[in-house]
Amino acid sequence: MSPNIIDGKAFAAKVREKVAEHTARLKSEHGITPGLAVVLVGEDPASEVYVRSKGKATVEAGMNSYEHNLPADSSEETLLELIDRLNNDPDVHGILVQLPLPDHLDSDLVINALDPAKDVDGFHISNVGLLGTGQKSMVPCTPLGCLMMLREHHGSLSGLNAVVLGRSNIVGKPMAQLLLGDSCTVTIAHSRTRDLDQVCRSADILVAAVGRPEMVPGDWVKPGATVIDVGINRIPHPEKEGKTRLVGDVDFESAAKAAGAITPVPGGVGPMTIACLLANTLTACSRAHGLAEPEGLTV
Ligand SMILES: Nc1nc2c(c(=O)[nH]1)N[C@@H](CN(C=O)c1ccc(C(=O)N[C@@H](CCC(=O)O)C(=O)O)cc1)CN2
Repeated sequence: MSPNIIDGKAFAAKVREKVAEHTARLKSEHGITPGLAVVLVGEDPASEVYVRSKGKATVEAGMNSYEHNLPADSSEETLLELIDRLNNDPDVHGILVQLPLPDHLDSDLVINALDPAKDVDGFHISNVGLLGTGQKSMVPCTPLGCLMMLREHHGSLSGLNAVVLGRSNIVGKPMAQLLLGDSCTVTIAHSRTRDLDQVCRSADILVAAVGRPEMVPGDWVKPGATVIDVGINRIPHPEKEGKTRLVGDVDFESAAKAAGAITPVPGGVGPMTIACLLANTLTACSRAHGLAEPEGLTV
C-alpha cells in the first residue's frame, strides 16, 4: 500500500484483536460474555450483507451474537416489543437496529426506544446529548473509527482546521463533535455552503460524508491534508456492463496526489465501522458490570 494511504482494513484488524483479547479476559476473569443483538427489518440486500458481517465479526471476537430478522411489513408495535425484550435481557449488552428502516417505520421513535446504555450505535437522543456536552456516552461507530485513525496518524489534533463535509446525524454531526472534543477548529460544510471548494481547501483534516460519488476533486484538497472518505457509493462499472464499482465521496486518484494521507474506498472507513461496533459492545458490557472500560477503544 502506498505510504500516504491509511489502511482501514489493517487498522480495523488491530482494533478487533484488542477487542477479542479484552473479551477473553472478561470471560476468564469474570465469567461474562458480551452479547450483541442486531435487528434487521426487511430484505435490503446491502443491509443483509452488513448484518451478516456484524454477526460474523461478533462471534470472531468471542462475543455472543443474536440476530433478529423481521419481515419488511412488520408493525412498529412488533419492533418496539422486540426492543423492549432486548432492553430487559441481561445477556444482551448491545442492541443495534440496522438502518435504513422501511419507510412506514419511524426511525427516531425506534432508536429512542433503545436503552441508551445498550445503544451501541450511539444514535439515541441521550447519547447524542451526552456526546454534544462532552460527557461519557456511546459514540457512533463510523465517526469513532475515523477519530481513531486520525489520532493514530496525527498524534494530537489540537488546533488543526477540520472540515466535515456532510451534516447527517449518523456521521457528519457526531464527527464534528468528536473533532471539537479533540480541540480542532471545526467547520461543518454541506450542499448549500458557499465557496465549498475554498472551504475544503482550508482543511488540514477533510472528512467527506455527503453520499455523492467522487464529489470532492483533488484540487479541493490542501496539499498535505489528511482526507477521510466516509462515502460508500455504488456506481456503474466503466468497463464491465451490468456490474457496479464502489467509490467514495472523494475522487481518490486526484485527491491522493494532493493529500498527505487518505483513506481508500473500499478498505478505509467501512471496516472501522464494524470494528468500532465490537468496541462499543465491549464498552457497554464493561459499564453494565461496573468494570473498568478497555483503554483506547472509546473516546
Ligand atoms: N444501525 C446502523 N445502520 C447503518 C450503519 C451503522 O453504523 N449503523 N452504517 C451503514 C452501513 N454499515 C454498517 O451498518 C457499513 C457500511 C460499510 C461497511 C464496510 O465495511 N464497507 C466496505 C465495503 C463493503 C462492500 O464491498 O460493499 C469498505 O468500505 O471497505 C461496513 C458497515 C448504514 N447503516
